[in-house]
Amino acid sequence: MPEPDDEGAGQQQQPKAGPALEGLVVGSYCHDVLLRGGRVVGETLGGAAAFVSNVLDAASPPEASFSVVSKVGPDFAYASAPAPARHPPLLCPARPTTSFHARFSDAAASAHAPDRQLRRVHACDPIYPEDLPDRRFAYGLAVGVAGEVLPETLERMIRLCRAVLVDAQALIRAFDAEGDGSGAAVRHVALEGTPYAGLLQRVAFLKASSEEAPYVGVETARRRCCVIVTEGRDGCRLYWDGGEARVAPFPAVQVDPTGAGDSYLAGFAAGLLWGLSATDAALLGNFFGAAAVSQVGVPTFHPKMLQAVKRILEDKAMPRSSPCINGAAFTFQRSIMHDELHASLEEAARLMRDQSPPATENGDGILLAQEPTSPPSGC
Ligand SMILES: Nc1ncnc2c1ncn2[C@@H]1O[C@H](COP(=O)(O)OP(=O)(O)OP(=O)(O)O)[C@@H](O)[C@H]1O
Ligand SMILES: O[C@H]1[C@H](O)[C@@H](O)[C@H](O)[C@@H](O)[C@H]1O
Repeated sequence: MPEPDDEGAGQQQQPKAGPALEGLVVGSYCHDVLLRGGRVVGETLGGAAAFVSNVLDAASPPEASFSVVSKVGPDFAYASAPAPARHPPLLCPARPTTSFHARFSDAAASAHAPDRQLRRVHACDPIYPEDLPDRRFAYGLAVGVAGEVLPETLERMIRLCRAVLVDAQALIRAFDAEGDGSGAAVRHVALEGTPYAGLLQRVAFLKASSEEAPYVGVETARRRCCVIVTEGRDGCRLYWDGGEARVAPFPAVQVDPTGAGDSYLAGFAAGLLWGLSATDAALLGNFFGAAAVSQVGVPTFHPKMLQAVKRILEDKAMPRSSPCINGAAFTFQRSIMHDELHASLEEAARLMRDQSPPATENGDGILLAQEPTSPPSGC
């Protein structure tokens, strides 16, 4: 596992230590326009940083905090939404807010096929290394959506943060602009051919969706860091050097898949903060991924559900005096209480579903209604 780097190696002034369990989230908020059959069916706040902040605010242990470095333009429409209001973005006066058009197909998506075609319509400024606060963090989340986390920015994150978790979408997206004003099609490039590849061995966790995994090259990447592949309604798999684990999903009625991966990564990070092993923390990732797909845009969590989750974590998690994100090494294997943790979280998920109005095919902004998934037993 990566050792925290001494920034400047004694030549420059050392960044000051921040609060013991402070995190650093880097990636821009954006505008998401959701289209189905050529019709706009939703306009929402997006950007991995928005989904991530939403989950970290909800599920981090009480002593943990985090800062967000995000950029938006003067047209940003969601400054008073909960996540940006609590974690305000940097304003770029000369650039519009990053925006995406997501075209959903009417065909039901499989867990491994793209469920939507994305176009990047506007791109705000990148996030530069000097935009990051000059202090040390317990952990960092690199969660770009439009190439805004530059290689040099990721490198500075690695220097500032004890453990860095990266969403592959921040590293492998390429944008092919078309002259007709409809924006740039989003495609993927092989991670190995990017300047980010050389940084992988200093990253703790790299998360990719099953669509992105072939571009990451799981077998090569797992020798450098722990790789997590999310598999939509099938849950996720973790691959580390010398082991792997499958982690069962939670049932969900999917109405909008946007932000599932982001919410997963934040849930996973929160699990580590509570002192869980990586495979157990992945349960919390699956839990928040399932919660994200059950609502359009950045989800609102029912307070009773959140109380239940916190009670479970207080009860089940390791003493946080030595949370693994703050320690020298991570534990990857599932613990003996893994299945019990899954069952308790499933109860909490039921609380959320019982409080939500039933999804209807023609309801407001419903995009992709699916049958609830039953988690396969065992891992
Ligand atoms: N239909 C579903 N039912 C239950 N859980 C789901 C469903 N879809 C996603 N999840 C949960 O969310 C996690 C992330 O989903 P997914 O693999 O689709 O990520 P993604 O493709 O990166 O998402 P996005 O790009 O839409 O944010 C999954 O590993 C799973 O735990
Ligand atoms: O808001 C969404 C979300 O953050 C997704 O994870 C990302 O894939 C999209 O590009 C973005 O528009």
